[in-house]
Amino acid sequence: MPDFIADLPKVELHLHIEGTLEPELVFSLAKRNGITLNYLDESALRAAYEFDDLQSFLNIYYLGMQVLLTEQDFYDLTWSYLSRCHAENVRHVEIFFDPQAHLERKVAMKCMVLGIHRALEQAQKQWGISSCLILSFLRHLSEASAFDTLRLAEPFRHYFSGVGLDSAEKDNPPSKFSRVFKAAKEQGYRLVAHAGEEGPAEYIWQALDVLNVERIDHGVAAINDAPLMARLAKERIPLTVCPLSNLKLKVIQQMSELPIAQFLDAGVCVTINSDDPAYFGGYMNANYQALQEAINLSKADILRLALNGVEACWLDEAEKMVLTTEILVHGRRFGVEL
Ligand code: HPA
Ligand SMILES: [Zn+2]
Repeated sequence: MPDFIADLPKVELHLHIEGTLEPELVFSLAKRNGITLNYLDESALRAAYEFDDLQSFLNIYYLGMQVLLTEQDFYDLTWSYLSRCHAENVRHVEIFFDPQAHLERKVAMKCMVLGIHRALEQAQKQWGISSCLILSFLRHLSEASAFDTLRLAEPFRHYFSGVGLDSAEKDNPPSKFSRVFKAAKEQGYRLVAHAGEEGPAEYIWQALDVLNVERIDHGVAAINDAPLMARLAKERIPLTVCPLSNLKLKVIQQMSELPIAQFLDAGVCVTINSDDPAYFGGYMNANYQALQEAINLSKADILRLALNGVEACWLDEAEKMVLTTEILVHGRRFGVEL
């Protein structure tokens, strides 16, 4: 099974580039930028990666990213993630970044975007990894701040495929951002939002009906809402689920609680992703592997999850067909026909 997962062509649709900041890179960027850290070394920092909930993770996530200051820092961060994608046969990525968390430190939008973009372009050229970039608003901040960010993004509009919504979910419902999502839609952005991670199923309904998103990030709370499950299945609205994230942030107490089999059985377009792999203990292969072991997924189930990733992504139909064929060929090599 590990070889089946490792060689499987994969698509990643829920990944925060700042969440790929490994302790080794934190320390080397801190040194390069003359920043003193409150941790003695890499292992002391890694030891702090124990979380009780989303907020306890976000506290350390926003702290860690303070070493990101220059265009080169954003390039190095993104390149290091893409090298991992190449090693794990991840063929297409749609990645989030959190501009407000950097603007606060006087890092210019241009510097983030050009650094990230240069790495994405190089990975396309060198390894054939395709990508989209998603500008994500921080939901603990105001809608006015999100509007400011959208305005600052205007000169770089062509670098972005969509906007998203992340950070502290509780008490920050999607409806708080209805106007800025409407404005983003009018500018041609595609729309996604985190919903139903720690928040209730009601936030998933809001993300769909108030924000008009086409994909839900996490969305695991949908399992307790039968009418919502029926809608997700009927409209094939994708969920970008992140198994190791849900376990580390105690959304579930054990991996076996993750209702992936139920989503698949119900006909929901559920996908597997890594979220913030430097903090949650694993990249794409580790997420597939941990899930497979916990709920005894078959090879056919895993193929289905990978195909859902292709269906849910923003490549054009011809590009999707190439990946779909590769996944099916991979299955046949291991004797699996869908
Ligand atoms: O999983 C997440 N949820 C909300 N906000 C985030 N910001 C980075 N990762 C996450
Ligand atoms: Zn996330």
